[in-house]
Amino acid sequence: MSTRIAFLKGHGTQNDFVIVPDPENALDLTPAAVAALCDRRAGLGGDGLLHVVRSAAHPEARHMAGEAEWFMDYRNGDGSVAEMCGNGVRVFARYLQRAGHAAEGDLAVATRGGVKSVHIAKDGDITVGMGRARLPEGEVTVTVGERSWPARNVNMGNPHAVAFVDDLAHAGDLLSPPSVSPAAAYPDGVNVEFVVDRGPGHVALRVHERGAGETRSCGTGACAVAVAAARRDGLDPAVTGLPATYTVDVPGGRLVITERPDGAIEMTGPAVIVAEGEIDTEWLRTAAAG
Ligand SMILES: N[C@@H](CCC[C@H](N)C(=O)O)C(=O)O
Repeated sequence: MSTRIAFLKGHGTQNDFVIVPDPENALDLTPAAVAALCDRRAGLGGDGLLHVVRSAAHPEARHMAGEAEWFMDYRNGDGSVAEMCGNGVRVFARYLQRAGHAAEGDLAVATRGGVKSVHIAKDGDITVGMGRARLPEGEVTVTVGERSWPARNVNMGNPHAVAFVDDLAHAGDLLSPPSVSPAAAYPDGVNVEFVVDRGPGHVALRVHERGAGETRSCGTGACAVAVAAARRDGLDPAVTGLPATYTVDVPGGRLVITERPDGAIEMTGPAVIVAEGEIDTEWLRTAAAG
């Protein structure tokens, strides 16, 4: 007999997610099931999936349960697991607010990238404490077709290669992943950002996400870009003692990123729930079986 699984659909600057509330971690969300749900033609469609679980009920999050009641078990649209999703955390917090699990103000969310502090503002925007960037040494190169660019390796819990380009169109159709070398710099794959300047402290990007393809936004990517842009502009808040703020335009909207003198990075942007419904478990079982 087929039963139902509740879901919601949401987005943050058009990085869109299927949200599956499962407080006690009772569902077996296999990679194939996630890919079927995120399929844009045969499924619900999404760049990724936010599995909403109580930290105490998830083996990867139990150690964070004292700090954060809820764990964002994030999956990419192809079913793979990622450490962090910046837009996802905002949408996750919006879901918790809508479900009555969180109120306007501050809350903590557990992720594979650690506990993130979240502030839900009165005006609707959500700010996430994204932690510090790591900047692994070594040159990396991003190539699309005949064009290559030097890129900055930035780790926001998940891996990024940030390339400054003259024109975002030079990234091509991004239907396949850009090549990034040396491959050894990214043993677990990489998210690639192409960036142009829009003005002082203002950039725009396109992104090819690991496990999802080109998306309309990437929160961790926007943070990686802001840090790369600041260093390129000779700004290191740890040295100047002053915060550095960048406005990052993405195809799906705008994010504002601030890096503080202690290295802490904050990202502010919108988060929207657009629908809710029920998944037919018989359909999911069949779709996931291929
Ligand atoms: N869209 C996300 C990043 C999602 C994870 C990424 N594709 C990866 O595999 O690292 C964001 O908003 O940060």
